[in-house]
Amino acid sequence: MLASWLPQQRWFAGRTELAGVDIVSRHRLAAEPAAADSAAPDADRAEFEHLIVEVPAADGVRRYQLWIGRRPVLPERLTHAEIGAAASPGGSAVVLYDALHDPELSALLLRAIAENRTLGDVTAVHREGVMLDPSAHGFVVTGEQSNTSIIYGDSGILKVFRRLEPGPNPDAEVHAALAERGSAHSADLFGEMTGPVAGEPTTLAVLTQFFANSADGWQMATASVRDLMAEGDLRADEVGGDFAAESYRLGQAVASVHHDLAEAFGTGPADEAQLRTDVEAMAALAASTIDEVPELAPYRDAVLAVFAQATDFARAGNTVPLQRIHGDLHLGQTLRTLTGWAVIDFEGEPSKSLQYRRALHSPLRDVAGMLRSLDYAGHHMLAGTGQPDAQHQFRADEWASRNRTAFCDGYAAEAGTDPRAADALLRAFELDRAVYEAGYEHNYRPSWLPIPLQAVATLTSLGGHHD
Ligand SMILES: Nc1ncnc2c1ncn2[C@@H]1O[C@H](COP(=O)(O)OP(=O)(O)O)[C@@H](O)[C@H]1O
Ligand SMILES: O=P(O)(O)O[C@H]1O[C@H](CO)[C@@H](O[C@H]2O[C@H](CO)[C@@H](O)[C@H](O)[C@H]2O)[C@H](O)[C@H]1O
Repeated sequence: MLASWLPQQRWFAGRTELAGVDIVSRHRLAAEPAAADSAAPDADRAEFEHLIVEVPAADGVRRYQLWIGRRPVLPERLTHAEIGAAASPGGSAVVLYDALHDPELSALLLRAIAENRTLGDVTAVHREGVMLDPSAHGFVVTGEQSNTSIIYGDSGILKVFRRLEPGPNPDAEVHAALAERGSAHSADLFGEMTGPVAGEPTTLAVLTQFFANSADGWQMATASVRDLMAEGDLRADEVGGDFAAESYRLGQAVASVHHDLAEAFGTGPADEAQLRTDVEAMAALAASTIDEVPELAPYRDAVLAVFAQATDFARAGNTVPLQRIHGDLHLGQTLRTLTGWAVIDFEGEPSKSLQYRRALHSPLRDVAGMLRSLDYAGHHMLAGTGQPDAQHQFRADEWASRNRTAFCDGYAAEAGTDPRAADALLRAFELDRAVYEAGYEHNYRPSWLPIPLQAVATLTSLGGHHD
């Protein structure tokens, strides 16, 4: 049953068909004493199990965390989470379902964190001084997610990691480090759930501050672009929805997070050999993507030339400071809260190993990710429209240029160094991202492919520069 249910889940990164699922850890949760207000007769009460399963993958095995509920009858509010019919150990018919959608389980998880309890082999702890309301009801975040997050309002948002790699999850350790430093640009850390995976203590879930009434960075930026496109004859700095001041503040916020990460996890200079290894890895990834995406073929030599210039940058004796970074930064990983910008989801790039995501990298990689995202926001309305008219193309280019510049200005003001000064390196990191995006769009959103393609053309043209 799990073999057919798992591939249907958005957070499942594996094959479309599974030959089998290996349950490597299984703990039934003791039935909680019926809550005072529970009217449910015992026969209708749920039983919960915590499972860690392994599935075959090209690179070995992949591990996933499941919280399974078992009820004789599934109430209407849980039918969307149904996995399938089964028999209980006593032989009676039951229905299995994804219990993270069950308020009874989500309340139990929050109580366990609030009371520093264990659930099976899961250890739940809250951070000293954090006040949680154990009676808060949780509801699952809708929309595209790589994991499953449960919102408890003032008691936070619990991100339950679905795909597990043994060891600490960067999302938890980075939130902890930024909370220790009182960062104004990340959610406070409220608590964690950990347990053994392949014999290693592993982060299973992280409870962080929930920013109510916040707006997603991508939504805010694209609203500004729509405003500009609707105004037709006004310039990007004339329309009411001008985003540049927000881009500037976003640059400051990212620089501030980088400063705190460097303090928390240390820094190290990349010597020429390490930088060359980094650049060679980017060139190899780019070459394989170019093989996959026919529209990239004309740029092969120019792409590799840009990476070669990045190596020259190090050879010229320029130091390249390395530190912990976000690793998967784009506007969808930012929230505009009532007090300013916050960066979320510090798991890092999903396709990279845990070791890579916890290593030190150039912060210019994050800057490049945001520059790419601002370029996407500026041009997203042209996607799928064929050959855009000159006016719309001009407005899209103008919005992207204005906001990329504002972002870098804000970053430079906060960091004290301008990311554009290391142009050869920043260009290489942005090109690395743009080529990756061309592969992503080729596979998932072909009508959006022109956006990264245009970026590859600009970044490889001799006149290409960072605006
Ligand atoms: N601290 C927070 N406050 C408010 N909303 C949040 C917070 N963290 C995440 N979210 C919301 O939950 C969504 C998923 O969070 P994210 O960390 O990106 O999960 P995933 O890695 O599973 O995609 C985000 O797009 C955002 O809308
Ligand atoms: O959602 P993930 O963090 O796993 O990232 C994948 O999906 C992203 C789209 O949701 C994709 O991001 C690209 O498109 C965004 C607009 O939809 C844009 O803001 C990003 O800059 C651009 O990279 C990402 O590439 C992909 O890995």
